[in-house]
Amino acid sequence: MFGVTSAPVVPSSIQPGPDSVVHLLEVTVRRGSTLLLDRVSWSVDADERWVILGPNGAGKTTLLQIAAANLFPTTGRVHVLGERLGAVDVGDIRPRIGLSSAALAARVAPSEKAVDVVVSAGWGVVGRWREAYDAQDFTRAGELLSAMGVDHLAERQFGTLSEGERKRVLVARALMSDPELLLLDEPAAGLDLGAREDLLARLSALAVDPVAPTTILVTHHVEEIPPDFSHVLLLRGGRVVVAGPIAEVLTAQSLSKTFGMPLALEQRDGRYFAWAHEDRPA
Ligand SMILES: Nc1ncnc2c1ncn2[C@@H]1O[C@H](COP(=O)(O)OP(=O)(O)OP(=O)(O)O)[C@@H](O)[C@H]1O
Repeated sequence: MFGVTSAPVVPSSIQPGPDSVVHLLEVTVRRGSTLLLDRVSWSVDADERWVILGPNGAGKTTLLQIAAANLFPTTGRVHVLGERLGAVDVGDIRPRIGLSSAALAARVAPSEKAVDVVVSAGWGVVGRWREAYDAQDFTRAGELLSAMGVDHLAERQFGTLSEGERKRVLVARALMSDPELLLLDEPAAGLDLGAREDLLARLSALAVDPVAPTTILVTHHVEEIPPDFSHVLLLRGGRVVVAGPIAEVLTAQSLSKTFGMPLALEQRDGRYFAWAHEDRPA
């Protein structure tokens, strides 16, 4: 009828389900003429542990920032922890999310003590000021530092820690508020082999912990996928190449498409290894 508008009918399959933690429908992020994300649809359920994998500039951090409720899409619909972005105060959602990223690390004052970097997450602030913390807060911060193997560094200044030690302190911080959703942006970047393997073992232990939060981890490297992570989303040029259970969708073919070159892929003991295929054109 002329002049009458009605809301589009949305089939139930594209609505977030009861266990949905992150749900994106046809999400586009545009800056000027650049499409950072191009019609991304994706659903993460509570018991899943996801890896977002793709080359430099694929849009991985942009996607993670949407899941963190730090960024709104240009078009499309986003639900995080059951709330629709744009329809609720993001200040209600963010305390339920733990985030570790290089951008956050850059905001920590070098003089801040490691334990304060962790405990201040309880107030959602970076850097202790005059917030009131009780003994329980410090006990929990100590336990989390211990779980990440850096409790002996609790009193050390953040700026004096090695890259690997900082990453582990930041993961402890991300867990401090007992989040329902844990977001880790390149947690293993810049780590030496031993530190990387140690961190992956800790993340793997978290992945199988039934009370651990839903986790999404961003990386460039299949070697950095912790064992026991369940799902992967491959991203290239802002578009999803494929998304689903790792065992089903992470193949030499999908990886080659994602990185735009022929790649071989091997799986051993729950880990993945990739290298340029010998048929690679000169
Ligand atoms: N404000 C902006 N204006 C224009 N382009 C932008 C803007 N912000 C980001 N981009 C571009 O969007 C693309 C996606 O950026 P994003 O940081 O999400 O990629 P990424 O996959 O995390 O990359 P990397 O692996 O290199 O960290 C990049 O090409 C980046 O240059």
